[in-house]
Amino acid sequence: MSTILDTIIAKKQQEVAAAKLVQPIDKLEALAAEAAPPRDFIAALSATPDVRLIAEVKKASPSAGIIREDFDPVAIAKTYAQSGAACISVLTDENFFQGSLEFLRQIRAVVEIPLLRKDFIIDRYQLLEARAAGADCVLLIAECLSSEQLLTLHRQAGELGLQTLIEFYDAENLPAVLATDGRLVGVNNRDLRTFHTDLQHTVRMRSQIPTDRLLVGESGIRTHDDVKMLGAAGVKAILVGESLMRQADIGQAVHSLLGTA
Ligand SMILES: O=C(O)c1ccccc1NCC(=O)[C@H](O)[C@H](O)COP(=O)(O)O
Repeated sequence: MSTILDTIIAKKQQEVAAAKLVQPIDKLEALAAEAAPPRDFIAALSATPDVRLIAEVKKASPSAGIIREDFDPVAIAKTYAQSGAACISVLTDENFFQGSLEFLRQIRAVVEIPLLRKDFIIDRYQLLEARAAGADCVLLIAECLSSEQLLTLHRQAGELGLQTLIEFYDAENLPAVLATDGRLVGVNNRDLRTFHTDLQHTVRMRSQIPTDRLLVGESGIRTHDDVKMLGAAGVKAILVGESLMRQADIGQAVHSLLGTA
């Protein structure tokens, strides 16, 4: 059975091929080399013992449709940074999430904290795009890549000064994640075959992830009680989009989630 990830990756292959025709790789390499030095995403997540927040700029998704009509990515990112987020995740996929690399560029120009390019990375070309737009970290999804591709893209990201957040859902993909030396390991709580989210999925995976990896719990996180439960289970950082983006007052929503208000 083909899944939403199969559909997204097929589209992504077309997009990357088309982008290479518009912007040749040597030009993009030059732009990536000129970008301001990357910020330390991992250090920002390790700065305090609290569960640290990667707050996501997310207009829409395959599971939820449009999440926020009144969508100003730069204003949202500024609010996240002012309200206690450690890092920001910017969805750059246009077709399925209504994101944009341009959002990442605009946010980089006004926000100091580290930025993640949240997309479906399958090719070094996208790493160059990410660095040229000012990203400090990229998401690599184990379910979208072979073990060899995961190792190669993680290495290529490092060569460009990008850190990686390596995410998995299926336990069978964890060995490929751990075969990399990526410090940031994300467990996605959303089963992308059914879109069902279960925070206990991260808790169940915890014991299989060595403690020298920094564990990021992803998806479906809504309340401060969720954050406390995940923190007690050894989660060091959380990636949260939809529950923040649905609130009228996003700054207050960040404080409520983190228990700082
Ligand atoms: O969110 C989706 O519907 C989705 C569908 C297909 C592939 C990926 C998808 N989400 C990506 C994510 O990992 C989330 O944006 C991220 O973890 C934040 O989740 P949430 O707080 O539930 O918005």
